[in-house]
This record gives sequence, structure tokens and C-alpha cells, in this order.
Amino acid sequence: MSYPIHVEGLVKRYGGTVALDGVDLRVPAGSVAGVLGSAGSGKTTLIRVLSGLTGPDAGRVAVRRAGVLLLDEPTAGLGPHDRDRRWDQIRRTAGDGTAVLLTTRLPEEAGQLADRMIALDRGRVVASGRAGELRRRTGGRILQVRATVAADGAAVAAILHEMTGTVPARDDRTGLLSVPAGDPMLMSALVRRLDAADIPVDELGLRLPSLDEVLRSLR
Ligand SMILES: Nc1ncnc2c1ncn2[C@@H]1O[C@H](COP(=O)(O)OP(=O)(O)OP(=O)(O)O)[C@@H](O)[C@H]1O
Repeated sequence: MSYPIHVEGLVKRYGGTVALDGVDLRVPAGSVAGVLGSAGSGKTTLIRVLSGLTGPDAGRVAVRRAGVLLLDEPTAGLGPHDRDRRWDQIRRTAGDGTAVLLTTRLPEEAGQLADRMIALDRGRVVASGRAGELRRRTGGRILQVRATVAADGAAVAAILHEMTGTVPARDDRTGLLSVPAGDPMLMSALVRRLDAADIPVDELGLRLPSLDEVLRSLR
């Protein structure tokens, strides 16, 4: 199979900065590849090399002239309505047989659009695979909870640790404790435990992981 976008061992340096450090990726026709990374991870540099704006320092880069779409953070700055329209356009374009590669800082965007995901961290591919696999590996939702009385924080952390096997992260500013909520019954089980221990909480919920949390779990 030949790929409309095919990159092997791509290295790009700016002076002493290694912006891309041995990137491998292949994008089949009719699919979306999502490159997920934070500021400075090398996303824009990758788009610039793929589009021929700048040359690689090492490696092999092959990009077909037709049937390829390269998008650098295509929904940055858009409101929810325009973002949804842009997502639909991108899905339609891939549905017509185009190989789409897009960069994003939003794990949710990569999860929504991408067939395959590539996580980029300081110029290196730290994870790649089917978007569904990566979503499973990153554990879905994060549970967060805060004790009403600060002195109860340690007891809540100990309960979370015991229930999940993970030491919860604590935000020093807000006092919120968070752990990956792999088990869908975790929240209700936690409420029972807190009730039995007579510990009041003033915040309890599930949220999507941040980009940093996703990247940390993939590293
Ligand atoms: N023209 C340049 N000259 C020197 N260094 C550069 C240049 N372009 C990028 N870099 C450096 O290369 C690294 C990767 O930058 P790049 O812009 O590709 O990241 P990015 O993931 O697109 O970030 P952002 O999300 O902020 O756009 C960074 O350390 C950046 O400072």
C-alpha cells in the first residue's frame, strides 16, 4: 500500500533546537490523522515540512500533490458552532478519499475526528495508534472531589487511593483531588464511602482529561 502522506525518521532543527526528532507517520487515503501536542511540541514545523515550506534535515518525506489536506490547528479560536461545521467539513473531505493530517492541542478534537492519533512531545512521537485505543489508554474521564473541610483532604485522598490504586493528584490552589475514573461505578461508590465516613464534600464530578494529563499518561 502506498500512502499519500509518508514520513520516516524526519528530523528538523532550528539552530540548537530540535523541533522534530525522528518522526515516523503514514496517513492512508480517506482517513484523518490527528497530531496532538502542546505549544512548542513541533506541530507547526511538521505542517511546514509536509507542505514543502521548509526542508527536513534528515529523513524521508513523501507527500502526494493531490488528495492530501494539511491543517494546522484548524479550529483554534472558533466558537462551538463554527467548530462543529469545520469538523463536518473535515469528515466529509476524508470521506471523499482525501488523506487529512491535522494538528490540535485538544484531546477531544483528536478523539472526535481522527482515525489515527499521533501524540507529539518536544518533537518526538510519544504514542501513536488508533484514536479509540489511545482514548482507552488515557482512561476516559477524570474524577475530581474536594472536601468541605480542608483537614478532611488527607482522608479523602486515602479513600481514593484505596479505591483506585492510584495516588490522587492534588491541586494546591483549589484543594481539588483528581484520579482517572476508569470504573463507571467509581463516583457512586465514592459517595457511599464518604457518607459512611461522615465526610462532607463541596465539589464532586467527572471531567475530560486536559492535554497535559493525556500526554503524561502516554509518556
Ligand atoms: N523559525 C524558527 N526558528 C527557531 N526556532 C523555531 C522556529 N520555529 C519553531 N521553532 C522552535 O521549534 C520548536 C517547535 O515549534 P513549533 O512551532 O513547531 O511547535 P508547535 O507545536 O506548532 O507550537 P504552537 O502550538 O505554539 O504553534 C519550538 O521549540 C520552537 O521554539
